[in-house]
Amino acid sequence: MTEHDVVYRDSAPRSGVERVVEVRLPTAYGEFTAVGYRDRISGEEQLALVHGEVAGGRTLTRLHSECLTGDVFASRHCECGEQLAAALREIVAEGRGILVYLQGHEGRGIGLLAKLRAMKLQGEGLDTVEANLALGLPVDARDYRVAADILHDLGVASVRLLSNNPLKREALVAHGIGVAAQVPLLMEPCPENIGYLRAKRERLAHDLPHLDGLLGRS
Ligand SMILES: Nc1nc2c(ncn2[C@@H]2O[C@H](COP(=O)(O)OP(=O)(O)OP(=O)(O)O)[C@@H](O)[C@H]2O)c(=O)[nH]1
Ligand SMILES: [Zn+2]
Repeated sequence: MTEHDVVYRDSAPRSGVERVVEVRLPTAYGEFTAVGYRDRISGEEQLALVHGEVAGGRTLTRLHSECLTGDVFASRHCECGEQLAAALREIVAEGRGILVYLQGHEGRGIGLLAKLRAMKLQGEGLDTVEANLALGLPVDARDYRVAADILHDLGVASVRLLSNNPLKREALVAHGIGVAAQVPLLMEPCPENIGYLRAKRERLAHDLPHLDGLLGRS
C-alpha cells in the first residue's frame, strides 16, 4: 500500500454503520437474511431483515420501532406486534423488502421503564403525549439516522415506506433516502388500544383513516 492509498482511505466518507454479520433466517413468514450492524456512532447493535433483491429503488421497507410489550408479548395497549407481523407478511408477498428493527426506539425513544410508567399514567386518564410530558420526557425522541445508514449500506436509494407516521417519512428524506410512497399499515382497533390510536391520530398526526367511522373525522 502506498502513502497515497492511506491518505485516500482516511479521507473517504465512512458509513455510520458497520455490517458485522449476515445469516440466513427462515421464519414463519418466509425466508429472510438477518443482517447485523454495529452503529459506529452510538455503539448500538441493530438488525435488518432482508428478503429478496433489495438494492435499487422503491423497496418496500418497514422501520419498526422496538416495542418489547407489543412485539414479544402481544400487548393490546398498542398495535406494534400486529404491525410487525403484517409488515413481514407484506414484504414476503411482495417478493422483496426490508424490515429494520430499531433498538433504542423503545417507548418512542424514552426506554422501556419510562414507557411502562407512561402506560400507567394513561391508565389514570392521561393520553400518550400528556403522559410523556408529565414524566418530563420528550413526546418522541426517536432518531432515524441509523436506519438511513443501514438502507444506504444495502444499496437502497428510495423506499415505499410501510408506516402511518408522516414523521418517519420526513426523517428518512432528511437523511438522504427517497420515499416514493407511504404504504399504510392499518390494524383493526380493539377496546384496549383505541385510546392510544386516537391520541396517535389526533395528537401525533398519524394517518389512520380507518378510524374515521369509529372516532369521527378530525
Ligand atoms: N412513550 C410511549 N411509547 C409507546 C407507548 N405505546 C407504544 N409506544 C412505543 O411507540 C413506538 C411505536 O410508535 P407508534 O407511535 O406507535 O408508531 P410509529 O412507529 O411512529 O408509526 P407506524 O410506522 O405507523 O407504526 C414503539 O417504540 C413503542 O414502544 C406509550 O404509551 N408511550
Ligand atoms: Zn407498541
